[in-house]
Amino acid sequence: MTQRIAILGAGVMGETLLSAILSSGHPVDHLVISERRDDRAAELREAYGVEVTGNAEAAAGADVVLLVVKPQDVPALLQEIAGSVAPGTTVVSLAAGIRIEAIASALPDGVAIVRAMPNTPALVGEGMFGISPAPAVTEEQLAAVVTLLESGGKVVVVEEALQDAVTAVSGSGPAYVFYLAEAMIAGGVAEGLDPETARILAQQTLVGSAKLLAGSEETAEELRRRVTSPNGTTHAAITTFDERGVKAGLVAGVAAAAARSAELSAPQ
Ligand SMILES: NC(=O)C1=CN([C@@H]2O[C@H](COP(=O)(O)OP(=O)(O)OC[C@H]3O[C@@H](n4cnc5c(N)ncnc54)[C@H](O)[C@@H]3O)[C@@H](O)[C@H]2O)C=CC1
Ligand SMILES: O=C(O)[C@@H]1CCC=N1
Repeated sequence: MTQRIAILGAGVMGETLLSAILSSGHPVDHLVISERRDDRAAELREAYGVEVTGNAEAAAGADVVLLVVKPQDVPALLQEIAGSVAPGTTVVSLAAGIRIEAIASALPDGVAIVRAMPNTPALVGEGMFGISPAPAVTEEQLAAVVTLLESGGKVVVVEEALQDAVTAVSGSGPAYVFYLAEAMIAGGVAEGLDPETARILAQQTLVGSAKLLAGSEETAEELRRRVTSPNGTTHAAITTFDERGVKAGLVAGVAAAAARSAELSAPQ
């Protein structure tokens, strides 16, 4: 039986999920969205032919409810839908730092809660979702959520205690890659390339390297070694990175992101 999906909050990530779920073949008449901004709601109704209703109505009729509002808007949204979500409904929260316990305490017993950390490459169908089910979520409910989110990328299931680590690696991770791109482009320009040529060289190098890594049995370290000729150019670059503590700095950055995630998700 085709599940009825409700997307509550249709900003950037909400539209990304809407578009991905519809592209995967989910019928538009089994999907509803709610959105606080009327102009935004009208825009999406027009673009996707999707039904728009209020939060409570959308949640009441759904098998799976996706919460895609900013973390600070989650408590009010939960209050709004608490009386409408039927036991047996699956509620998936994509809000950074909002704990399963906080969602469970705001909703009726018997609601299956899943916490998910997305990332922005979901915009192009290459997202990474780290998801954590509450203990009462059944295999069947979890499998349905995995299938749903796989329309926007890859999904891994982790214990909730590891959500800070997931946030630090894949949630914030696209920013680290863009940071690397910024540095490669700046370095290329400093060597005399025009900015557009430097951008194309860096961009395609990142795309190609990512595809090579994703499609290879080799580790990242092994793939790096293959590029590195003895005493050649890559060796000169990596030696400089190591001397400047670049890898150690990145590892410390991931730790700082995880620590900040833990702070942000601490019970209030
Ligand atoms: N790891 C990452 O890089 C990303 C994480 N996220 C997560 O996804 C969530 C949504 O983020 P974005 O889509 O970027 O935010 P956004 O601000 O673009 O969209 C949120 C939407 O929710 C609507 N909204 C707020 N309160 C509402 C309510 N009570 N009822 C109905 N609609 C309401 C807003 O009008 C807005 O359109 C966040 O919680 C964020 O943590 C999103 C994008 C990337
Ligand atoms: O920077 C942040 O706090 C959020 C969480 C992961 C990505 N963006």
